Amino acid sequence: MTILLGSIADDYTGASDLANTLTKNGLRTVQTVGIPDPSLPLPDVDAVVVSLKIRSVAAGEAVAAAGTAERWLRGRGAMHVLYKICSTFDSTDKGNIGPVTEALAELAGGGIVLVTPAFPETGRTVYLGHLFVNGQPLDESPLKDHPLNPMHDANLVRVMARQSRGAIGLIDLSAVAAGPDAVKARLDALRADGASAAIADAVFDRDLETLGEVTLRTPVSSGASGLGLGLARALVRSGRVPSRVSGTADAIRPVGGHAAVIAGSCSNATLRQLAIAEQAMPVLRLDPERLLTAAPDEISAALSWAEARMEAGPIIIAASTTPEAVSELQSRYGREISGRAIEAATSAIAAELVARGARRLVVAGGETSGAAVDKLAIPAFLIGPEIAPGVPVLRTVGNPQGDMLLALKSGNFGGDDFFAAALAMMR
Ligand SMILES: Nc1ncnc2c1ncn2[C@@H]1O[C@H](COP(=O)(O)OP(=O)(O)OP(=O)(O)O)[C@@H](O)[C@H]1O
Ligand SMILES: O=C(O)[C@@H](O)C(=O)CO
Repeated sequence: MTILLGSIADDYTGASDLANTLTKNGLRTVQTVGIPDPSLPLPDVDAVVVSLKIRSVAAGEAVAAAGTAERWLRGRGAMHVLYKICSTFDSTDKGNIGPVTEALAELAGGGIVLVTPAFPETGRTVYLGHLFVNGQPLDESPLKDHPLNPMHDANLVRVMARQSRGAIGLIDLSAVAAGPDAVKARLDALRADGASAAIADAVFDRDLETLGEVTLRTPVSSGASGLGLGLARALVRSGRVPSRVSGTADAIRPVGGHAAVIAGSCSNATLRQLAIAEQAMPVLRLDPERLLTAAPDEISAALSWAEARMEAGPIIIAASTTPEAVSELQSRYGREISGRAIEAATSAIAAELVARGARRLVVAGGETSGAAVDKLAIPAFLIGPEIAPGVPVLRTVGNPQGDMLLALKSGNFGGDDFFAAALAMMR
């Protein structure tokens, strides 16, 4: 298998979001979970997205894992590697966007890296280096209350500088609007001034097409799905990918079995989606404190509740709660400890539901999805049709439990009726 584009995603929902964008824009794409075992039969593809769970781990660990994935992708022919970060730039002053971006640049022989989380289709735009989420500056958006990495600064040049060794430049919208040559000139000038990375403005897809054109000629970039769109379209325009009708329908051949939703995301969109779903299907609200203090009992109570209902139709089990309740729990038990304990519990519940016959699973939240997919030991996914921007239906490849359909929903993605819409596409 020789691939044209490689990507390392810092979480699993982000990986499926990017794989969806690449597929929609003409690249045959597979999403792997970590580096696949050589025995795993992967389809012939143009792009591979390696999902890692490195968004909120120690920077050294993230750098090491990304480096291993980079070597694997380059070994399969990838000329360009996109480090897929969150469109809301989820990170802290310690990383991991800065350290991983710099490490990937070093592995590729140095140079400056273009960075942009812009993804206009989901309302993420960057102007003068400031990130807007559905029109609100990042630090005024719901991301200010994120359970693991609350975002308190919309100025990404500053945010990135705090987590990088090198200086960070800006490619502003006037350069982007002037086209690829102007962007290339700005990138070269920033590089000559010693910058290790540059935040690029982008408001419309055409800006991302310009950025994709330039970055495709460099070895590394960091960005969200919008940059993936730019890279995919540039590859198609270059003639290196034959234009073909994207065929995702086969990936959603029915798998039968029971259907369940597991939610660990406390993002606004997920809270709204749960409130809507609650009017139409059984929802179990887990007791988050008991997940920390009496997890085995809370898990087995959840499983008894589910077993009694799953035969009749889809069920939802959620740890999700309001920002106030999250901070209250975190102030008593610690942010890291509560997040990880709840992920361990929701992933154990997901695995037990699969053991009891669930074959269709929707998981809400990046960290929550990563923990569940790891627990299920699913090695890779084929990309099916899109449920909502950034969220495709996924079909497992080489899954020890047999074929399953999943949807891994990023916390802030999807419309109010997301859960019903996802389940309607998964039979
Ligand atoms: N009731 C709760 N109290 C405290 N933390 C919680 C609670 N419920 C879930 N969590 C934790 O909050 C974190 C949510 O992160 P996750 O990445 O899953 O969702 P998200 O941030 O909304 O999604 P994304 O990263 O895709 O935007 C997880 O670590 C989860 O375990
Ligand atoms: O880019 C995004 O917003 C998502 O793909 C994501 O990474 C959320 O976890």
